[in-house]
Amino acid sequence: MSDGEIVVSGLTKRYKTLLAVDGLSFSVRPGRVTGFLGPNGAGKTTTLRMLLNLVTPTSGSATIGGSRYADLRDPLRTVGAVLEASSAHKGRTGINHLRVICAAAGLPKKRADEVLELVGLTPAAKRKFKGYSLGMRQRLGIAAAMLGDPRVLILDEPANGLDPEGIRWMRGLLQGLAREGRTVLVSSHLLSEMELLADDVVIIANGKLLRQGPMGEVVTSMTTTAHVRVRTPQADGLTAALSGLPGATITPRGDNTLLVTGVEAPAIGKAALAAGVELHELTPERPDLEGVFLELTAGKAGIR
Ligand SMILES: Nc1ncnc2c1ncn2[C@@H]1O[C@H](COP(=O)(O)OP(=O)(O)OP(=O)(O)O)[C@@H](O)[C@H]1O
Repeated sequence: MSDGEIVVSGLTKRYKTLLAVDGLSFSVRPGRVTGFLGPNGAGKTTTLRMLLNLVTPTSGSATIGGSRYADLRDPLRTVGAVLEASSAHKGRTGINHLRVICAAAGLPKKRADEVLELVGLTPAAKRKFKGYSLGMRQRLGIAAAMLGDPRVLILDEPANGLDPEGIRWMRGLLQGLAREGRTVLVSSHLLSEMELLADDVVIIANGKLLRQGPMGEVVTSMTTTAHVRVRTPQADGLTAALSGLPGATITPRGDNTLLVTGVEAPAIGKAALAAGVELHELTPERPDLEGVFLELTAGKAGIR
């Protein structure tokens, strides 16, 4: 049985003169939630659509468990996808919407009840779709994606339209599904949410890969934004003392504050002590995902 790994290799999509996706390669492991991040127009949706055989690549390949989507023997039982807020027949109830899909896909009717329960929509099962909020539509979309009990879940911006409680619920659901061994790939521009949700991260801009790897490693690998904040009433004295340390870069920030990169806090404290400089603050500040993302994608966002 395939392990549900997603492998994207040299994937490229050209629309006339625009390279929406440009030689993109990355992999997504089972048993983990992977965040797929990039600024607007980066190529996330186009990539996911190529994975699902909804857009034909110009070149390169995208496989799920070693097969292209088009070659999967039983796609509904292998991959569940939510690409945009679910649409359904407006006058149909949530449960009937799911039962129709079950009937068409040859799945037992009881799966409709099970997945509604999974996404917490059982109380709204008999309400008509037109009365569903955006958040409820997102939940229904996930329910539909889970009908075939797939090993791989692909979601494009699933947190859109959810309130904070809904976002927390979604996080629990997706992390739980990953813990069961499923592959969960989630695109988003909600960085703070991604940092709480994802184990691994793939960051793209202008259709190209910028970084991939475990969330913690990607964040800490961006050492250029890691710095130590130092506050001292003797800024000149400290600057002189630190200038002797190899690799130290000092940026005055006003208000008696210096940002120091290239040296760790203990070395700064030691140099200050030796020079008789008084310190009021010595704080190592690591970049968060937001800092990494902004640094990586600087100038690459926006309409192309
Ligand atoms: N069918 C198409 N024809 C022409 N250009 C397209 C088409 N689909 C997407 N594009 C362009 O390809 C680029 C990538 O779009 P895509 O929707 O994949 O980005 P995205 O990362 O999902 O962005 P967003 O976060 O805004 O949804 C954009 O410049 C977009 O305008």
